[in-house]
Amino acid sequence: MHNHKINNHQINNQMRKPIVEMKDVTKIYEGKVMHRALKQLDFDVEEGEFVAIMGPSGSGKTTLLNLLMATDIPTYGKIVIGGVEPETLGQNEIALFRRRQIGFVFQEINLLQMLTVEENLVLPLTLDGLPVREMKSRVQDMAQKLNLEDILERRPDELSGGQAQRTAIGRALIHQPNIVLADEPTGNLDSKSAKDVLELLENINTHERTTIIMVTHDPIAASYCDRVLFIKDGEFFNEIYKDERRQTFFQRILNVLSLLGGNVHDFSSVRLP
Ligand SMILES: Nc1ncnc2c1ncn2[C@@H]1O[C@H](COP(=O)(O)OP(=O)(O)OP(=O)(O)O)[C@@H](O)[C@H]1O
Repeated sequence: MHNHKINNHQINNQMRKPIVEMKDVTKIYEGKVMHRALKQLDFDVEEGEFVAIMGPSGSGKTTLLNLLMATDIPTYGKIVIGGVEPETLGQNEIALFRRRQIGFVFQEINLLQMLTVEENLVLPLTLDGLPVREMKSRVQDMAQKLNLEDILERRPDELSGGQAQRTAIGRALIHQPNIVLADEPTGNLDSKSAKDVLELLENINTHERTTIIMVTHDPIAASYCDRVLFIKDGEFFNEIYKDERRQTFFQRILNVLSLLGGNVHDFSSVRLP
């Protein structure tokens, strides 16, 4: 009988559990002028990771998010999310896959103005036809986690920017997705509300082990993540991991951004953390 010796590398490999696999992904927009927006992008995101994607304007971040949301498909290469290749799913399966697996948080907060905070929160669950008791308990739970308990009866026009974004995050999380995709979630917020939202995402990531992928121009926002992946002209540029205090990670992010170049206005929201 063979005695299989397992080395550290193998153990690490066995423990790794990618929830997102981008395999040599290229995206070409065909138009009057053909444009290669992503070029052989190849990376994994592990289950429970909090990853920031940064890059100058036009580097392909939105394109990448669209592929992860399965609203678009790669021209070449393969994307696997939670073991599923969305490209192979039919229309109905895709809708279901998105609703079950993924939560979205955008810079533009699209709450339904006619509904209260509570009704906005519960909306994704009504689509799944959950029993009312279960819906109520999930809303209570979410309201407590997000500190929304006192404003459940308010409508979106009666909320601060931070409260509105917290509600939007609650709505993105209430169906307990495996992955949250966030596009500049703090882009429209003042620094105090931005900090609240980032701490909230950090908390959800730490305590619920929800995987979060966040596109951001803001190095402070990125410093809340475990890893920052930098892209330039649609190509992988660099990645750095947080293995120290957030302040030091923030400095390292700034260093990579200065190497990355691009327009200074792309990263204009630099404030002291
Ligand atoms: N539908 C499209 N057709 C043709 N070209 C496109 C299309 N969408 C995006 N592009 C081009 O692809 C490149 C990447 O665009 P993308 O929107 O992904 O960049 P981005 O990093 O999100 O930029 P920003 O930070 O300004 O939002 C850009 O050069 C853009 O002009």
